[in-house]
Amino acid sequence: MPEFKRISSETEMAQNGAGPGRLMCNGTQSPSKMNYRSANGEGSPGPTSAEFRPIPRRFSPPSFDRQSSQTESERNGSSSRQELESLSASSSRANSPVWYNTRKYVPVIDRILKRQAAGTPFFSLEFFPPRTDSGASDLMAIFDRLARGRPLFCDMTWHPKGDPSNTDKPTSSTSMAGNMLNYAGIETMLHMTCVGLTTEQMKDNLYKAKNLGIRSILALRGDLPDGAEEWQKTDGGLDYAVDLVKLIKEEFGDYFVICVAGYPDGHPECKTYWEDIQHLKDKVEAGADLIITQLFFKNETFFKYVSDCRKVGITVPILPGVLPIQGYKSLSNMAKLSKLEVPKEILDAIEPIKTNDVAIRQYGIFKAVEICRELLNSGMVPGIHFYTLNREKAVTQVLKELGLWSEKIQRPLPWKQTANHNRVEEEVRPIFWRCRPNSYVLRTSEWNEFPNGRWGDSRAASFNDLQTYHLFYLKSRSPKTELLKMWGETLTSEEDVWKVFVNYLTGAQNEQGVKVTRMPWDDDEIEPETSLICEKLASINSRGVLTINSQPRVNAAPSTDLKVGWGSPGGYIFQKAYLEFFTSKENIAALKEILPRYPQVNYHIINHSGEADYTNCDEYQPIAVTWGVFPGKEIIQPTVVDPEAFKTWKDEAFALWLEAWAHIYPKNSESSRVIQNIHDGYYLVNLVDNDFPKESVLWDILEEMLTLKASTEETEISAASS
Ligand SMILES: Cc1cc2nc3c(=O)[nH]c(=O)nc-3n(C[C@H](O)[C@H](O)[C@H](O)COP(=O)(O)OP(=O)(O)OC[C@H]3O[C@@H](n4cnc5c(N)ncnc54)[C@H](O)[C@@H]3O)c2cc1C
Ligand SMILES: NC(=O)c1ccc[n+]([C@@H]2O[C@H](COP(=O)([O-])OP(=O)(O)OC[C@H]3O[C@@H](n4cnc5c(N)ncnc54)[C@H](O)[C@@H]3O)[C@@H](O)[C@H]2O)c1
Ligand SMILES: C[S@@+](CC[C@H](N)C(=O)[O-])C[C@H]1O[C@@H](n2cnc3c(N)ncnc32)[C@H](O)[C@@H]1O
Repeated sequence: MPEFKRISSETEMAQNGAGPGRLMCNGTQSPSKMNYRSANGEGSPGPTSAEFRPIPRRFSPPSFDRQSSQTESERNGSSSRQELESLSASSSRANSPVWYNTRKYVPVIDRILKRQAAGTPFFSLEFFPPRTDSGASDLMAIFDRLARGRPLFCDMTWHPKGDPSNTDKPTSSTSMAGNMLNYAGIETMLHMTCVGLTTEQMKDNLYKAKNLGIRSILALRGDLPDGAEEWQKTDGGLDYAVDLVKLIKEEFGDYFVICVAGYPDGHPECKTYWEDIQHLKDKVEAGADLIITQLFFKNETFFKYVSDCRKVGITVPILPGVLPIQGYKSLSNMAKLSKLEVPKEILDAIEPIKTNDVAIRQYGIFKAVEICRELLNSGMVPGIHFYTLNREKAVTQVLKELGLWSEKIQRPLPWKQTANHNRVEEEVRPIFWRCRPNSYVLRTSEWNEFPNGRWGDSRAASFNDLQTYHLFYLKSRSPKTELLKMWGETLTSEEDVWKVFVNYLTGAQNEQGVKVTRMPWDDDEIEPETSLICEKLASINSRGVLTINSQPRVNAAPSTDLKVGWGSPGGYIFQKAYLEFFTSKENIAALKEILPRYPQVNYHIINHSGEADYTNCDEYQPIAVTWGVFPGKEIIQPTVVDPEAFKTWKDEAFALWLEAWAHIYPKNSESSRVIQNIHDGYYLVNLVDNDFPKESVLWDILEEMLTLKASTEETEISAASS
């Protein structure tokens, strides 16, 4: 890894807002964004080949960019606000201001310590990687649902047999951890073991995790490989988990939060309980920040373990690993894997109900709640770690009964955020991907800066190509059979397609008695704010104005409003009316005649090839369409219409007709031809009504367009017949 220089000159310190002798990046941490920049031309060391992330074309930051004066440690959240305030007061500072952002990445261990100090318990959830792509898709849906309860973090186990480091394999441990972090927006910890790996391979695996944005590792030795009688390290590999902890520290400094495993019943291979505790202490002294325990069946075992750990000087948080019993088989499997004996009292209780899954689950929930209550009341645990076995129901119920499930209604921003620390300051996105946040995250994953404050000029922004519409986290969560029922087993005309749009918006059942809950452009049901304009939307869709995105105008709604609210309470939300739709060439001809009469409206009209491209927008001038005004804060404008980004989006929006819709029908079938014709012949339009305090004129424009088109057709017909 490169050695990054210590910022030493007064000028550099002032420019960077750093204090005297502040270490910008010590060679064991990630190169700072600043160093990335200089690596691109100003002679300072750049990323090595071990940094897998290619250097992308940088997103051009807005001219008044706060990031440009931030230090790496500020970005990592390791620099406290207090520290910055004292810097501002320092007389040695030059007159350039220190910009600091209120959004900072806070490492998991700091979050845990904060919650511990405040006495507000938390929970974390463990999952194992799925075997199949469809299993991965189901698991992602589980992550989305469990994320609502706000786990402090979730972790993904390391499966030596499942090619765990392969980031090209969607179901690997590393890929799934990256998906959980980047797409489900959950702070993620990845397990790693030493089994079958050389030190160099482990380093590579850690870099892969780092490049996905992962900041927490559960460092393990790993179970004995199948058939092995005793542990033998791999040639060129590591012996114990403590060696992996040391490797992480040596190579990455404080970049990763490190967690290790503890065994309240003693590790099965260790000669004595106390020797095992000494080995745990070695792991902590080598740099582990926290401990998660193996499951245990009696709380006394855990309490004794914690007080024994404290006696030998282990002071880091110890999270109890709790397994809600969910079935007879999974319990005996887990007990076998962890080499624990299930107490007779539990076996006696489940024996009579062992074939009744529901009864066993109810018993498991009852037992887990009882155990967790006692743990939480003991004052010895800051939170609880659950072995979910990839199932959500039991754990959700346990969390609800414990009062740990805290579904938050208030959204910090109107769009779904990721948990990637690189994007912690991201505050602005183009409206187009609003219903496809995973695609947006994927397409911008190579950026090393994200716009905050304002979107700026996106000429330099390069979006990753999207050729992988079939990646499980991009494609529909509904299987093809369900999509056929929603979108029509057969389509004979464009009007059949129009009806699908109307049914989606109104929630009405289609002719087969099925509700349309997904569309290619939106894999979720419509959002509450759409109900404000739903009737109007349905009316224009029924006449061939196929909307895929919209927002009503909003003039100072409270930020707590259930339909349009976001951000902290006490603020006000504003929106410009926005419509995005596909429509026919004939409608476009009429629209182009009408639009000049409405100067308060910005428009952009484009066809699939981009050859026809009409707009009255300044090409490089984004339009803020949503903003919030909050007490004691600057205005936040999280959503924009950006003409440059629209050109990128249009490729995706048009491709979805074919990739997501036509594909569900046999090739060359009538249904697929109907979709192909729409793709080839329709235009994509976006309209923004800038006059947000007044009733929106967008509906008038569309009515006029439809009337003009109808009368043109009539004229043409009568001309042809005369
Ligand atoms: C929370 C949790 C998560 C887990 N996740 C996974 C997973 O994702 N994938 C997976 O394969 N396994 C996982 N395991 C299982 C784990 O890999 C096994 O229990 C393994 O046998 C021990 O791993 P460890 O990291 O605790 O090892 P270590 O801490 O290395 O200990 C292993 C044994 O060696 C002894 N020991 C340690 N240091 C020394 C020394 N210097 N000299 C002599 N003896 C020493 C210890 O006392 C212990 O008996 C997990 C376990 C837990 C508790
Ligand atoms: N508390 C603990 O001791 C603890 C916690 C987590 C993991 N582990 C250990 O870690 C190892 C891996 O743990 P885990 O929970 O991920 O798996 P596991 O071996 O406990 O199996 C969990 C599930 O994954 C399935 N599976 C097995 N092999 C697979 C593969 N190659 N690819 C995909 N799925 C597979 C299994 O059928 C099972 O349903 C195990 O050896 C386990 O002992 C231990
Ligand atoms: C444009 S955004 C809303 C933007 C949000 N107000 C913001 O500031 O980020 C997405 C909206 O489009 C709506 N929507 C989804 N599918 C639609 C469709 N087919 N037609 C019209 N609106 C749709 C969603 O319900 C959602 O409210």
